[in-house]
Amino acid sequence: MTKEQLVQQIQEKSSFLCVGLDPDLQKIPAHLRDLEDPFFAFCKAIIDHTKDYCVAYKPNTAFFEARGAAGWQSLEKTIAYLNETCPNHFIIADAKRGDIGNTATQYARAFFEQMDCDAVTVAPYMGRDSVEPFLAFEKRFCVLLALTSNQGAKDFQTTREEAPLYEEVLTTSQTYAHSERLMYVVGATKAEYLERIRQLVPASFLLIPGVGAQGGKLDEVCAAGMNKEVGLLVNSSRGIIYASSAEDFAQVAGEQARVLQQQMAEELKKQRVFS
Ligand SMILES: O=c1ccn([C@@H]2O[C@H](COP(=O)(O)O)[C@@H](O)[C@H]2O)c(=O)[nH]1
Repeated sequence: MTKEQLVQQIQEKSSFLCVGLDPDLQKIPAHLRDLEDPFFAFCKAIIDHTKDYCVAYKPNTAFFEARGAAGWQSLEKTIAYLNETCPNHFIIADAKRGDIGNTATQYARAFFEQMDCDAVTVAPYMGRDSVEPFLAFEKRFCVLLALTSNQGAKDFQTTREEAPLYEEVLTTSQTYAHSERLMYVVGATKAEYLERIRQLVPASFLLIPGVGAQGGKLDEVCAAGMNKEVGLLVNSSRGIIYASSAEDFAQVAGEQARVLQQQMAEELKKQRVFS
């Protein structure tokens, strides 16, 4: 998918919601646990009930990998189902990869060729040659961790007063080949940094996790982070997918996604993005 196509989807749906798919055997409804592929059954039901309200899905590979080969199969099936039933949704493999160039190429092939994802999250610590292999794939995006939502972000990302590490990630990565296909992870819990981030990367899309369960606020993110093409994909995982653990979990997830979509539609009006 291109950036223009993503913006068009956002405009058509008045939504920049990304639904996070983080299936956890302890948390999924009890009636699914004994099925042959409980993770796929869970994700499929969530997708069926939320797809009208979101423009993106973000399966976090850790939750699938934790179940070994069976989990990886569930991940492949989930992404194949997304490509089949939601061809206009943006699919982000949240895998947080990062390695030397020839290894990075294999990661990129896994997520772009084998699984046909639109984007993969990458830790930028190893620098240019660890990121460029992801950018070599046409119409695919690399989402670099810039300023993460967790407490520990302060240990490295914001320690230096002058040119903190997250700023260096933003500015240096703009010199990488095909940098227009870079997006950045910025936690919703770090909304106070968004004004500065927009000065450094005015046109880039930001993937914003941390609303809902982690306490980030949608209105604060929108006020400081939106650009004229929206430029935001706001993720919610637990707040949507575990809103109910009863048999109606998927309907309740759909309702939560609808509530967020409506708040997003209001924000788009408030910020006069498409008017
Ligand atoms: O800085 C980051 C980077 C990634 N994540 C991931 O996003 C979701 C958030 O889940 P919630 O349940 O909505 O809190 C999850 O997959 C994280 O691993 C993040 O939270 N912060």
